[in-house]
Amino acid sequence: MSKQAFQDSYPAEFSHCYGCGRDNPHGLQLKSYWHLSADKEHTIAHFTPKPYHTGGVPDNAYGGLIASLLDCHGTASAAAAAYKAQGRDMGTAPILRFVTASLSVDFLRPTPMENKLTILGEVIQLEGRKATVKLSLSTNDQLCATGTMIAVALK
Ligand SMILES: CCCCCCCC/C=C\CCCCCCCC(=O)SCCNC(=O)CCNC(=O)[C@H](O)C(C)(C)COP(=O)(O)OP(=O)(O)OC[C@H]1O[C@@H](n2cnc3c(N)ncnc32)[C@H](O)[C@@H]1OP(=O)(O)O
Repeated sequence: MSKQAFQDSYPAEFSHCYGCGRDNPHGLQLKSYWHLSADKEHTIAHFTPKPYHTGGVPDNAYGGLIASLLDCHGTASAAAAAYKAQGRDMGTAPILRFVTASLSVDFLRPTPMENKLTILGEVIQLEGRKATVKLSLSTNDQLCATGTMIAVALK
């Protein structure tokens, strides 16, 4: 299985995303990978917040940051799963790219700032152009947020 980040397979014109574009120096530059855990194929990404990613109090991460991380990991996971379902390597033509149609986030507890965050994704359904992705964000083995995304492949 490729160790290349999903986002590193995006063509240059799709690499300016605030959340995951490798060519956006002001962005989060999130990178997502396949990850086998408990016999399930998940996707995984890590992110360590910077002090300026805080919310109302310095100890905790901004909720919009958490939503952004789930957002970019979710669309990348949808694309990876769609390529896999077609038996193709990511980035091969024709290009498959997903955008977020809907994203719901449940913030379960404050997310501490000082540790690496782990974002997991699982594509639970691929149907036509639509992917449903279950998402979570945790740190120190504590689940801080969960999300559900509907991602739609661009025509
Ligand atoms: C920033 C803009 C991106 C531009 C594209 C550049 C390419 C990027 C690629 C790679 C770079 C990586 C970037 C990662 C980005 C991170 C994630 C984001 O932040 S994305 C930005 C926020 N999202 C949007 O701006 C989408 C805005 N919405 C739309 O463009 C359309 O509404 C779209 C494409 C989502 C659907 O429009 P339709 O006309 O193509 O298709 P229809 O027929 O409406 O939907 C297709 C299926 O999806 C369902 N669907 C659509 N919206 C749904 C919803 N909200 N909830 C549930 N299902 C929905 C429909 O019911 C339909 O399902 P049935 O085939 O009938 O079963």
